[in-house]
Parts: sequence; structure tokens; C-alpha cells
Amino acid sequence: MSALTARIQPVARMVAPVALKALGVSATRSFTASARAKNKVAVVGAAGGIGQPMSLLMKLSGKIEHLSLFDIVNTPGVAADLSHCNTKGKVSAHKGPEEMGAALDGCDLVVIPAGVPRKPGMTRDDLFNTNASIVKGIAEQCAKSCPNACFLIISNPVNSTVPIFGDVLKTAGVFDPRKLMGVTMLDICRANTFVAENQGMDVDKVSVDVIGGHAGTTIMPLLSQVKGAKFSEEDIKALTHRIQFGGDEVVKAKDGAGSATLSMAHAGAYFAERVLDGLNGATGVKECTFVESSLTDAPYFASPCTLGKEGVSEVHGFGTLSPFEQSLVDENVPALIKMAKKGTDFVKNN
Ligand SMILES: NC(=O)C1=CN([C@@H]2O[C@H](COP(=O)(O)OP(=O)(O)OC[C@H]3O[C@@H](n4cnc5c(N)ncnc54)[C@H](O)[C@@H]3O)[C@@H](O)[C@H]2O)C=CC1
Ligand SMILES: O=C([O-])CC(=O)C(=O)O
Repeated sequence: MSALTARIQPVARMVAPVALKALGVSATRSFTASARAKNKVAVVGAAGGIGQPMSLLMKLSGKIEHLSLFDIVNTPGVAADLSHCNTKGKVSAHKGPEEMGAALDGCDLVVIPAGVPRKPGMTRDDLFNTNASIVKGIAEQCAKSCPNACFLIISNPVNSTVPIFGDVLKTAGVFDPRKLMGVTMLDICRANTFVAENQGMDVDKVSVDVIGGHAGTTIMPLLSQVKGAKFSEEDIKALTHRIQFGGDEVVKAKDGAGSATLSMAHAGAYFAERVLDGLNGATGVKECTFVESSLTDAPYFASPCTLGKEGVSEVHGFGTLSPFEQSLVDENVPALIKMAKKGTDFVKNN
């Protein structure tokens, strides 16, 4: 099975048996290593545009023993609704700061899509002023309630919110670099989709690694390494640009109603499932994610990582780059350093 097939199929596998069951057809679940539902997973920002469909996909997986939904608003309704889905696992609702500790207590995994999304004309960095303090507050509670969990950060700007989260955990003395990951999976989903379209390939057979960060040109797809593809110079430039600015495409089309939610829910639920697979003992689980890294001078950098029983068990290099890709890395590492420092400075000064 190609890496891409391995990437895309699990979500399809999550949903298909449920759909069959709804039709009254008996279906055997095709999950393997982590089919046992035994984890507690919290979604923080669960009532939002991403949080709701992502929680649905996670509930449908049947792999989570306890799905704990936290938000500052509306979680009782979301949880009541989801809890009627006839898949394994209980759902609990926690609303407001006073219930956050209970939501996080004993979690193995915390997925965080809390915070405001972009409107047309904004960069992800324009969200910093609002989202930095939201993420800092969540990190402080996580450090107290579930310091050993894996933390998946979706809230933008990821290039700064992940360093913020890391510094709060460091201050509390509970930072484990294997367990803090910025979610860049949507960039991989976009890269696979756009490359498949461009090359006339089966999307299930396309696998693009995307390295760097999660904002504009810091998103760096390694098109020179895509097996079975033949790109012209123009294709490479156009595809790279579209992958880097795919988020803007959605923000523009939504015209003031927010940013990507459904594709992000798919990417987030899929990535969470892969992390759970690793935690539950599956071997050979490898995905790109934004982690503390010594591959470049940037303190955090996305690259392929092996996911194991304690989170990231190995940060892999990114192989031989084309001159174009190398120039992207050279140009964008300073930006990643600056965005990480902005996060670090925020924690120092607040
Ligand atoms: N990493 C990625 O690839 C992507 C990241 N995003 C980011 O995800 C974030 C969420 O986006 P949407 O779901 O569309 O926004 P949304 O506004 O629909 O939902 C955000 C939710 O967070 C909640 N929230 C706010 N403060 C909170 C707190 N202190 N604790 C818990 N919950 C809190 C809100 O009540 C709301 O329900 C944004 O920052 C967006 O930029 C969006 C798409 C892709
Ligand atoms: O573009 C945004 O603001 C949301 C996001 O991160 C994405 O869609 O990649």
C-alpha cells in the first residue's frame, strides 16, 4: 500500500461501515492495530466550525473510549447530538473555564481547534493577538490536568501557537517534545489532491511530503520527491503556490464566513487517528507534522515523523531537495524563527 493510500484510506474506512450500518447492512469493521476503543480524547474548541465535524468523525471511528468535548459555549448540545450515533465510545460535554479541568483529566490525546478563524484580507499572523492568549490558557490547564497527553495544535497561527504551547509546558516542567505536534495535515491533503488533479493520477496513489510550517510560503511541498509524477517547471511553481495558499482559496470563497472547516475536520480526525494508532502500539506510522526539530535553525519545523507509543518516536529528515525546494527552505527558515520567537516572547511577557 502506498503511503498516500495509507494516509487517505483510514478516514474512508472510518465512515463506510457506519454508512452501511445505517442502511441495515451488516459490516465488519476493518480496523487493525488500534481497533480497540480505549483512549480518552478531548477536543478543545469542540463547538466550532472545525470542532463539530471533527468530533463527529472521531465518534464515528469507534476507536475512542471517551470523547470529551470542551468549549466555552454550546458543548451540551453538540455532545447530546453526537452521543446518539450508534458507534462505540461515550461522549461528555464540558462548558466554560470551570469545567475545563474535568474535560482534560486523564486524557491521552488533546486536539485543539480553539480560537478565531481568518476573514478575507487577513493573514494567519493577524489572528495572533486573539489566539495566543486562548492557546496559552489552554496549555496552562493541560499542564495541570493531563501533562502526559499528546497535544495536537490546530489553532492558528500554528507557527507561533505551537511554540507558545511548548513554552507553557516548559515553564510548568512537563514539556515532552515527542508529545507536542502542530497539525499540518491539511497541507498534505491539499498537496495530494492538487497533484492528483494536475497529473491525472489516482488521488489514493499520490503521496506528497510537506515540510516547514503552516502559513504562506513556510508551507513547502516536496514535489521533486513525488513518485510517478512528471512536472514541468511551470507546474511546480503553480502547484507549490496553490498548496501554500490553499487556505486563502477557502477564506476567499467563504467570503467572511470563516476558513476551512470540513477539510480540516477530515485532516484533523485522520491525524488524530494516526497518533492514536502509534500510542496504541501500531508500527510504521509515519506522517508529516510540526515539531521541535534540529533539522534547520528553526526551533520547530514540519517534516515526516514516525508516531509511536509516546508520540513522535523519530523526526526524519527531508531527503534530497531540488534547487527550487532548497531555495524555499533557505528563504523561509528565518520567517519560522521569527514566528516562533513571537510565540516565545508572548509567553515570557504575559
Ligand atoms: N492548522 C490548520 O491547518 C487549520 C487551522 N485552522 C484554525 O483553527 C481555528 C478554529 O477555526 P474554526 O473552527 O473555523 O473557528 P470557529 O470560530 O468556528 O470555532 C472556534 C471555537 O473555539 C472556541 N473557543 C474560543 N476560545 C476558547 C477557549 N478558551 N477554550 C475552548 N474553546 C474556545 C469558540 O467558542 C468556537 O466554538 C482557527 O484559529 C483557524 O485559523 C483552521 C483551518 C486549518
Ligand atoms: O487559511 C486559514 O486561515 C485556515 C488554515 O490554516 C488553512 O485552511 O490552511
